[in-house]
Amino acid sequence: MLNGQIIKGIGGFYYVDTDNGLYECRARGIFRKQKVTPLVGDRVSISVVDEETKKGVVEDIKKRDTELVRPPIANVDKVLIVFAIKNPKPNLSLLDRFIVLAEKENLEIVVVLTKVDLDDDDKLNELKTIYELSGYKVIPVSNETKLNVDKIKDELRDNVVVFAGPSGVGKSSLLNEIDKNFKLQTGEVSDKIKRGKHTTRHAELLKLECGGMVADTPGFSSLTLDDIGETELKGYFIEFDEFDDCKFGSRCIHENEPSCAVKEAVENGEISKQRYKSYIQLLNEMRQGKRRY
Ligand SMILES: Nc1nc2c(ncn2[C@@H]2O[C@H](COP(=O)(O)OP(=O)(O)OP(=O)(O)O)[C@@H](O)[C@H]2O)c(=O)[nH]1
Ligand SMILES: [Zn+2]
Repeated sequence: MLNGQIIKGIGGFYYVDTDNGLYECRARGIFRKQKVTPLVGDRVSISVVDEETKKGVVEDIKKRDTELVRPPIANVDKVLIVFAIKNPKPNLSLLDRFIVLAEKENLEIVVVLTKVDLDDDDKLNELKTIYELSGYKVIPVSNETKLNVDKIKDELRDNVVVFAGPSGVGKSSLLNEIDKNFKLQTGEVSDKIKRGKHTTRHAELLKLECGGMVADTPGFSSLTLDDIGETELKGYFIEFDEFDDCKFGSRCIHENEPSCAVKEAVENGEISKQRYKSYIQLLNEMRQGKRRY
C-alpha cells in the first residue's frame, strides 16, 4: 500500500500523488456502496495494480479535516482572500462575504491586498486597519514591485490553499510570481487530460515549487449565503466574539436591541464601522431572500 493525495478526479479516475509518482486509480466499489465519493485533496492509501503503467486502486480514504463544496476539495488548510486596493475598486461587502463563507468552512484566512504600487491615497492603510482590527492577518502585495511575494510563498509552503477573489485583482499574476512554472504547469496538465468538449471541468490541485498545493479554481465560485441562518451570521464576524455582554445575551443579534455590547464597540471604534455595516447589509439581504450575489 502506498499513501498519497488525490490531486485530480475525472470520469471515475482519481490521480493520486505519492512519493513514488502519480498513479491513475479507480476507487474500490465499496465506496459507492457507502455513498462516499473520493474528493480532490483526499489523503488516501492505494494498492498498485500495474507499476509499469502507474495504475492503482484507492483502498482507503483518511478522515477529512475540511470539506469545501465550491470548489469541491477536501483538506484545504487556508484561503487567501485576494482584493486589489484599486483597479478594480474593492467592494468591501463582497470581501466580507468571502470571509463569512471561509469562516463557515472553518478555514484559516489571510487577507491579501494587491496592487499596492498603485496606492496614492492611503487606501492600503485604510483597508489594512479594518481587517487587522477584525483579527485577520493582512499581507500587502505588489506583483509589479514584487513586494511581499516571498511572504505569500511562506503562507503556501506545505499547505493546501485556495485563492478567492474577484476577477482582475491579480490572482494569476501572483501565482505566476510565486512559481515561474505555474503557467506551464497548468498548460501541461490540461494537455495530459485532453479534455473533450463534453467533459466537465473539475477542481484540481497544482503542486508548487515551494511545497504547497493550490486549487486551480478560485474558491467560493458561488457566493450564496443560503445555508447560513440569520442568527448564525454573527458567529462568522469573529471580532464580535469578545463583546458578549449584551443585555439580551446570546439572543442578541446586535441590530436594534438595547444595551448591545457590539453596537457600543462599534461606537467606540473597537469594531470597524465598515465591517458592522457589512454585517447589517448581509443580514437584511438574507431576510429579503435576495441571497445570490
Ligand atoms: N499595478 C499592478 N497591476 C497588477 C498587479 N497584479 C496584477 N496586475 C494587473 O492586473 C490585471 C489582472 O491581473 P490577473 O492576474 O489576470 O487577475 P486575476 O485575479 O487572475 O483575474 P481573473 O483571472 O479574471 O480571475 C493584469 O493586467 C495585471 O497585469 C499589481 O500588483 N500591480
Ligand atoms: Zn448585541
